[in-house]
Amino acid sequence: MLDLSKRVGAEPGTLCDRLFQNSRSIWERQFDHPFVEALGNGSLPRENFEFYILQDARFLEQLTKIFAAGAIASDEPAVMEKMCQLALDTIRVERELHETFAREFGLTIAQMEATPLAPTNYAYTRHLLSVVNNGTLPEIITATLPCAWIYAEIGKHFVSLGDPPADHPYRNWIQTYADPSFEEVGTWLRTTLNRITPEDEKTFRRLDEIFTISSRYEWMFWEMAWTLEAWKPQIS
Ligand SMILES: Cc1ncc(CN)c(N)n1
Repeated sequence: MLDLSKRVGAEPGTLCDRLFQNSRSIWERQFDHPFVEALGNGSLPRENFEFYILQDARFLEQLTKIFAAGAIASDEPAVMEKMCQLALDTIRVERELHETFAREFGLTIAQMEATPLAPTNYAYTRHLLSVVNNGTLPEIITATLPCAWIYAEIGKHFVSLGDPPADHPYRNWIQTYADPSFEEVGTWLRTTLNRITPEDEKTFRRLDEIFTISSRYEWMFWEMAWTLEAWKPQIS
């Protein structure tokens, strides 16, 4: 298993470092998940990748709402602006990647948008929405932090193994998440969270719970696409 203790620790001693250290073992399990390994080395079967992209496009619709809700929950103009920007980037930049793949898979955008949420995707997005409906701004940021942070780390990890060759089937995906602009999202979320969160143990325990659940769902999302997860029982 990859030891992340020296690789992705946030600024030592900060709130985000404590959150990360408590969930580190969940994060480490993502790097050697068979879906992630196969995505990185290009051996991932097309069927799994297509399943993942269709589900992820639906996930990003909800993530957009979470960032928009972050803007509403804030009183600081600079934070509102950044949250609005993140909502826009999520819908535009990441969806562009998905739409490129949709064309490749021979699907229309309408078909992509009609994809039913698989159980884990449903559960993960309900977790995010429940934090938005009941939570404070630090809680909303914490719920989205593993999502931005883990993908940047995985993108960097793939590139650290060697630049993906021109014929790598998932090169576009790797380049999107290895791009420094993507890492900046995680950095901004961490800096903001460290700055605005009250320093009391009760708050920390609540944020830790939210961060751990989101980190687990990130692992489960890979697992969902690896197993082509389906609802049970099927409707007959
Ligand atoms: C499930 C998931 N988590 C995170 C990301 C990166 N925003 C994503 N596209 N999909």
